Amino acid sequence: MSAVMTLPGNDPVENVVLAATTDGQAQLLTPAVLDLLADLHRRFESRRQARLAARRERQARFDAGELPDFRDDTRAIRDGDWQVAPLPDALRNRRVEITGPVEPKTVINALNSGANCFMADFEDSTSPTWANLVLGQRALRKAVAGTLDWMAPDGAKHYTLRPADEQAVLLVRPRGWHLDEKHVLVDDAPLAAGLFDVAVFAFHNAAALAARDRGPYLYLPKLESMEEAALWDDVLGHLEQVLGLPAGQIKVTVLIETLPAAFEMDEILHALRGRVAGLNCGRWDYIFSYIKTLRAHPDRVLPERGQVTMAQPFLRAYSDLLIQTCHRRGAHAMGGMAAQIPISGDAEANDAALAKVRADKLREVRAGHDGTWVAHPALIPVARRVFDERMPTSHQHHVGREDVCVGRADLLQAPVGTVTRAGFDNNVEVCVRYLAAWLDGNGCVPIHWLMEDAATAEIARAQLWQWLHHPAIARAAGRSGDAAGPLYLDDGEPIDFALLERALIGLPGKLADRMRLPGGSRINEAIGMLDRLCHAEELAEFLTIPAYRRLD
Ligand SMILES: CC(=O)SCCNC(=O)CCNC(=O)[C@H](O)C(C)(C)COP(=O)(O)OP(=O)(O)OC[C@H]1O[C@@H](n2cnc3c(N)ncnc32)[C@H](O)[C@@H]1OP(=O)(O)O
Ligand SMILES: O=CC(=O)O
Ligand SMILES: [Mg+2]
Repeated sequence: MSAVMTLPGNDPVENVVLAATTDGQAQLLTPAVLDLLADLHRRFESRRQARLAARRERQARFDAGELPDFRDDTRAIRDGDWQVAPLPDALRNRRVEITGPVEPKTVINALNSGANCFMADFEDSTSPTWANLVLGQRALRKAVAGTLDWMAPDGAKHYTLRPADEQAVLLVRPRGWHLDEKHVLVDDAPLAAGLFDVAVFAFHNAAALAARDRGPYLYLPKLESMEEAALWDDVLGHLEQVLGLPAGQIKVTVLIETLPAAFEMDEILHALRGRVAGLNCGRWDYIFSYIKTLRAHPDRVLPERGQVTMAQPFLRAYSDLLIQTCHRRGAHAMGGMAAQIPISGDAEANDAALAKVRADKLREVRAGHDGTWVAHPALIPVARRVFDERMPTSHQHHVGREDVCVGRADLLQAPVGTVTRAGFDNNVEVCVRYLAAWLDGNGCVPIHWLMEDAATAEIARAQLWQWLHHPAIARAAGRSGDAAGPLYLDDGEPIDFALLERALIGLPGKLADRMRLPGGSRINEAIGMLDRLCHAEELAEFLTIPAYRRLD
């Protein structure tokens, strides 16, 4: 860790230490902000730790053979007749939302993009270096003030914001409960990363947003239970009090992107009913969570990543249940992200990629989703056209989806499919290239013309671990004979550590050109990390936790 220091030019705040410095942090992390961070940490850290412990306890039960189910103790919430608070005007029409990391050019391009909303992402698509976080918060502050601009390094283009009423509505996604912010220590302990992201953003922007009849609008990632949602609600309620905001001014949309959360959608809406605007199908983390939650269940192994599409029954069931649940409660049911991005220099391949995006959006609007995500500005017209044609109203809460009858078995149903050699090798390559980029400070990259971020890379990483450890998992689950043997590629080769070693050894040659590019120096480090993560007896909870130790 870098030298421990307090802010130059400011009185130190007692027992708050900033463990790094970067440009512009003094204006952002004023004593008043540090006081607020310390207050939040002292009030809520023990509850965060209790929730993380509860996750581990629940996972231990799943590892011992239990399967997720709807809760008995919350039946009254599911059966009750209640609605979430009315939506603010700015969040009524969310048909196309663009997402992206928080660096200034992306923020300007996204706000100017013509999308209805922009989710500025401190999570799946941002590598949380201290410099990235401070730069991102400064960019958002200037964006809300209307003063953000950016000059291309070669001076060829000066980026400025369109007038405020032509910009997308801003939403911010903080990091999840599992992540620490090691650069801010309160009473010698790291701050919760999500508290840092939310508190710094709200402190600097709530007043300017309120002047435009808006508030801090958030996307909350990776929740696993209604208790975690209640913790956010208490944090945000406290922030409103401290910042002098009316109760409920801070709105949230919750990503349902873990398998346990899919069994608590009503409960999560209920815990946040005074401020929740919707739920979102975060499909990539959801697939990752399915693998992670059911890692000890040898009968629920997923086929290769490319075969796990939203057409798979378990994913369709999750999306249908989310729509039904949201519309019953007066909340938006947001769709998710297709991974395809535009392909330059190959018109035919580009058409095929856009056709996949179109088909995904068509499925969403037909199912009853009220809006969707795109990863790239060029996809906005594709998504908009599909939603405009089939959703003439600002949302479709009237589509109740009473036809949907999703039970436990539907959410848990394992998809059938195969693992090909190309699928295996692609998982290895994606993990290594993504990790190398992340370690170099870039949290979202195109790989083989697909958007790769922490969630998509996690699927690749967790799959490799699951496939490779299948014999041990099967034995622990009481299987014997062939059933406790290795899994096989569709060409008959066993999926074992020799296969992994061959794929890893081949990579430096395959990526030689990239290793000479900026960030390429981290490829060997990424290869070593992936090798260790795959060999580990336990599936690491998140890739970004060990990777974060190597950041900065
Ligand atoms: C699973 C999940 O969590 S999904 C949500 C998290 N993931 C994301 O948000 C992905 C966001 N998307 C991206 O980061 C990018 O689109 C990438 C990395 C996938 C591809 O980026 P690039 O290779 O730079 O794309 P490309 O070169 O085609 O970009 C063309 C222009 O569009 C801009 N652009 C691309 N994506 C975005 C975006 N999401 N928001 C705003 N502008 C964007 C680029 O900055 C570039 O601008 P310029 O012409 O002014 O220089
Ligand atoms: O955050 C979105 C996801 O798909 O994961
Ligand atoms: Mg996600």
